[in-house]
Amino acid sequence: MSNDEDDVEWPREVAERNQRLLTVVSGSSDAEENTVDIIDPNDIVGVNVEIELASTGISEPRSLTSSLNRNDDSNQNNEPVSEIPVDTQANAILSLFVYPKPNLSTKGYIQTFCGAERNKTKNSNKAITFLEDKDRRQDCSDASKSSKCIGQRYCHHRRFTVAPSEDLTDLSILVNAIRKLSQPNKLPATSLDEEERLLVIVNPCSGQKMGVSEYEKMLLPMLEEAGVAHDCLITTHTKHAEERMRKQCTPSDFKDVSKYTGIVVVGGDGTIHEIMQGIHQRDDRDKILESIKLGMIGAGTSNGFSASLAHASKESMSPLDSAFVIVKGMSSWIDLSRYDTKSSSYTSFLTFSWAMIADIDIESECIRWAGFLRMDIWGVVRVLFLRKYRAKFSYLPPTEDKKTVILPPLSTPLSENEGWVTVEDDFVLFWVSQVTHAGEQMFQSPSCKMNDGVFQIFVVRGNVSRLRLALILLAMEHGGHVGMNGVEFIQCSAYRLEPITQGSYNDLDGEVIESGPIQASVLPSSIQAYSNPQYD
Ligand SMILES: Nc1ncnc2c1ncn2[C@@H]1O[C@H](COP(=O)(O)OP(=O)(O)OP(=O)(O)O)[C@@H](O)[C@H]1O
Repeated sequence: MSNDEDDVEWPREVAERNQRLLTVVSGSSDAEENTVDIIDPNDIVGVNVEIELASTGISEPRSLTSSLNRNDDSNQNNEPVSEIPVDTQANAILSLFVYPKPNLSTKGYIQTFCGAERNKTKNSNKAITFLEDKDRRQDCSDASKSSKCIGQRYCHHRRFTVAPSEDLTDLSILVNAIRKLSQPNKLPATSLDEEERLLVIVNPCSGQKMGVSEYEKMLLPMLEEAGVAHDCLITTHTKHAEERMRKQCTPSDFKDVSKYTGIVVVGGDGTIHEIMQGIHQRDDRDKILESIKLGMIGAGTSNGFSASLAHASKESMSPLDSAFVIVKGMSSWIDLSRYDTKSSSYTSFLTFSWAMIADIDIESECIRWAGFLRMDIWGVVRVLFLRKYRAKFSYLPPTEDKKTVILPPLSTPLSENEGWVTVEDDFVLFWVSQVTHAGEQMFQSPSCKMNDGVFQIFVVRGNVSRLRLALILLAMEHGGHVGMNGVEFIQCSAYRLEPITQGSYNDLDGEVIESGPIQASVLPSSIQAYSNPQYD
């Protein structure tokens, strides 16, 4: 069997479907082979090998556990480091950490053979025979049945005993091949500086206060299975995450954020907002945004960012699914935006709202105990006591080149000659999105793409009736409001909003910021997020 994928003779249907599955067979090469398992390498997050001496009959692994993971720089070939004499036979227990989706398609596969019959099957080149350890597999299946199936993916780890062999070369090749198949885009780190290391920021107070347990029970084991190194910060106070983004000046400080591959939040959108503002205050913010990846395990009240990433990736919205995408290292560029108020500036990743949605979001803080229902409850109040706000609204329609628009100061009038469109009207709802979801139950901007370089502005003007408004809000959970009478979507690459009627809030990513006039421009594809977009 060759390490080089190009040398593998793929069955024709595999090449056609570009689909690669591992088939595990039991029995030796001269006995009849039974397919005992089919595993999609895309579902594997890590591989582990334990070695035990066959002749000793010792069931406990002897001093040798080789974690054949992604960043094992000390062992470039991923060969298990053996202390076993060459002439001693050993059993290898191969663990595959697998998180599949149900309904695995079985069309097309790689048959992978290895092991004791190596010499006999050498001519067949790709030669490794598994002896399945039925007891262990049974144990594992039972465990997976009892394991909590969260979201679409579920934990279904496998353990197999590989046939005894005189040396571990074939096993090493097999493990290396599985690793390569499960991480097709992963380049090996060339130095310790480049080693993948995540900063995990856990907010213990987000949402239902499940952040720490989500981290300990779900993310931490998966990171260990995948061999992804990380540091963890459990926030102790408001703005702690923002403070952590500040430049670390002395070697005795914590590691500077620029040294991490990614930042993963176990919490809500407010924690990411803090991280963005912390980075925004740094001189080297563009460099950091360019080099770091952002991920989120939704443990907050709304979790709009993780819902949007899951939607773009066609994964289900659950902590386990989000952790899977992060641990696999899948990422893609997404847009951010820059906001200016009279005296401040911000980097935004989610939404801006003014008028009704801002009122609901901010005023419902007093019924936070109601969880995500607080938005529904306050929505009813706001429909009954309908408010309209007058504003001057200017926007710049998007252009093909997707360039960042450099905005003049807020006090400078915008010119029609430069393409700006200006209207003055009464608004009931004014909601700017760069993502599809502002919360798990808020599919407010279905046509948003995470990196299309445009704002989608969802507007409802002042002439809407209460009934129609209620229907619009009810339909929004599933995106049914698109196309309804009274709903408008305006696309633009930059805009300015100058409220004439006072009283509403400027709500950026779910947080209140300075009120009054505000303007923003899209920062196209300016950070990578852990996601796997599957746009049609
Ligand atoms: N240890 C802590 N004690 C009190 N507050 C904290 C602590 N750590 C962080 N915070 C604050 O908690 C606030 C809310 O956090 P977060 O946004 O993650 O949760 P959420 O509001 O429930 O979720 P969402 O924003 O998705 O609705 C943040 O603004 C943050 O400043």
